[in-house]
Amino acid sequence: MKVTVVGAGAVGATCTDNIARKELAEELILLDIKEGFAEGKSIDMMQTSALLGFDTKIKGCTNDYASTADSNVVVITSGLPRKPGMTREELIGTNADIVKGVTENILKYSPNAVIIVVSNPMDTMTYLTLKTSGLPKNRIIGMGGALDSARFKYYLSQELGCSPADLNAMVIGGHGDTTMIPLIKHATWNSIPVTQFLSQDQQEKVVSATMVGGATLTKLIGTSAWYAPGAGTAAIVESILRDEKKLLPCSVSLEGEYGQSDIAIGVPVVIGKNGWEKIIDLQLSDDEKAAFAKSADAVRNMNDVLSF
Ligand SMILES: NC(=O)C1=CN([C@@H]2O[C@H](COP(=O)(O)OP(=O)(O)OC[C@H]3O[C@@H](n4cnc5c(N)ncnc54)[C@H](O)[C@@H]3O)[C@@H](O)[C@H]2O)C=CC1
Ligand SMILES: O=C([O-])CC(=O)C(=O)O
Repeated sequence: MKVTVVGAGAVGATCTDNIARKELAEELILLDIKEGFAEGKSIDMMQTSALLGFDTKIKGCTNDYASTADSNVVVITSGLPRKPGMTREELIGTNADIVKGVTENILKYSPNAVIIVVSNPMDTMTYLTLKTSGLPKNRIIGMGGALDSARFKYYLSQELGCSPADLNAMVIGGHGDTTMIPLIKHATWNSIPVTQFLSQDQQEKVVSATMVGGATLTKLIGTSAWYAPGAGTAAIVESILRDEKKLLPCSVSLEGEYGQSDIAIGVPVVIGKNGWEKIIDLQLSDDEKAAFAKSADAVRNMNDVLSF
């Protein structure tokens, strides 16, 4: 298997590192526009292979799309990250051009790849990739919900004093500070609803912390996060390459599901060798349905800014 990661910055390099350590692919290409940057990071990661004992070959390149040819999966992380005080949406001006150009270049050499979009504002960048590439909808996946759900589990585990691995919890909707929907009423601690253990105040605290999880880290670090984003992206790559059929919330093209069309937004999907293979219909309450519709309106407003 061959995987390309575009953008050798914080998220792209971390994702590459995760893929290599798990030996998900024989060949891993890291591409960046900045001269020598991806080459340097790739050599640094390859120099961990003797210590960590992985066999993946990582090769860095500067904008050489020929070396990405015939990738099974391509991850797009190229683009600016936000700074403290910014929203993800403010990145659209710069990142739309970058994501569009990268998609066109990738398609020339890997027309059969599954593309995972990470660059922000992610739902709109996923929609842009869908429209630019003309690829079947199942082969375009936006990464946001996997990360947001991991953060949700972290905050729940802090409140419950339990292992995050024992929790089942999902975040759907847009990947934005005000658009994501942590589904606390559906969350369970080894099958027991978490609402049984948490007061209303605690539930609200966890939901709010999850929604601004990215902004909190951006304020602390000075740029946005990368460890959990890199791991969340690698989890999707793993489910594709190993055909795991993992159920993960991802931003995908909706055609009537959840009452929405002509949009990419986070819903639970089964991820396997063909990309996203099935959308799972959650039984949402009226409040959750209203929150989803509001989130979709906000994502659609952002999509309207795009020009094709
Ligand atoms: N969807 C999600 O859950 C998350 C999304 N992000 C987004 O991912 C993106 C990357 O974040 P970081 O890695 O922290 O940023 P970064 O600045 O560390 O890395 C971005 C890299 O993209 C490269 N780049 C820019 N234009 C390019 C082009 N045309 N072709 C190839 N490479 C190009 C830059 O040279 C840089 O190395 C940002 O837009 C950020 O907002 C970050 C975390 C989570
Ligand atoms: O917060 C950001 O801008 C980056 C991101 O999407 C996240 O970490 O959730």
